[in-house]
Amino acid sequence: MLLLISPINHEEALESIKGGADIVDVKNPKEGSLGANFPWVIKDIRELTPEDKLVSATLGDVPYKPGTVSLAAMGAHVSGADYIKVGLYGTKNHDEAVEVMENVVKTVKDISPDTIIVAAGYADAHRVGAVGPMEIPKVAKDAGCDLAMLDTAVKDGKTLFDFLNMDELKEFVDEAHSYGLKTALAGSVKKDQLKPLHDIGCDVVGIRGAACVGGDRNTGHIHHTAVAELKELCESFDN
Ligand SMILES: O=C[C@H](O)COP(=O)(O)O
Repeated sequence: MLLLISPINHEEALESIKGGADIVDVKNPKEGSLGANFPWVIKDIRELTPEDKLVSATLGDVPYKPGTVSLAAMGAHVSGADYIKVGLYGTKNHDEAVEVMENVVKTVKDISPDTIIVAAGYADAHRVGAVGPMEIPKVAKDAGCDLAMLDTAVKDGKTLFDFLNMDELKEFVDEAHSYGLKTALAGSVKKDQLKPLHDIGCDVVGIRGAACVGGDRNTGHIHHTAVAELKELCESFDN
């Protein structure tokens, strides 16, 4: 299981890399759960990250505006992102979500077929009126994405597991795998929750809070020792 860590700036990206993150996920928590950061931050982090490591960029908790989101996807691509995450926040159902994602796929894959496109839904979608979490694997498949992901929309201390039980999470992973897609799971995941995610076949775990000093994604800062501990655990399951 790969470890995706979400830094907000140059210093946190260096800490993430030093700790052994597999994917460096540029984010701006001030703008929401999957808040987008600025092009120059993504470019800087791509430049400081070793070439063999993926840099991810999130486009934000996006509205149902396929044109706007496609243009944002182009911005992430030209800034150097290898992995583009789209938070399906304003899309209320399968068809709206597919319309956004297929245009992102077209925008990016026409010029860069190897860039990884991630359809990210929310385990607590009902709290914000977004497309339901169990619909995300089919959305990702129908739109031609590479990964189906879940996070939480509201960062209020509740975790992924407060909204979906292990059977539901396994169903999510199994359905995505049956379409040939990879999966990523996130949402205030703590270190003792890594093993259950690994055991259901999750491909990528996404973390910010648990990689921060004090465990707070907003007031804390990512520290390499916390990242290294998470990385060591992920590796121990695979051995
Ligand atoms: O993509 C993953 C997120 O950054 C997870 O953040 P969190 O662990 O603070 O919920």
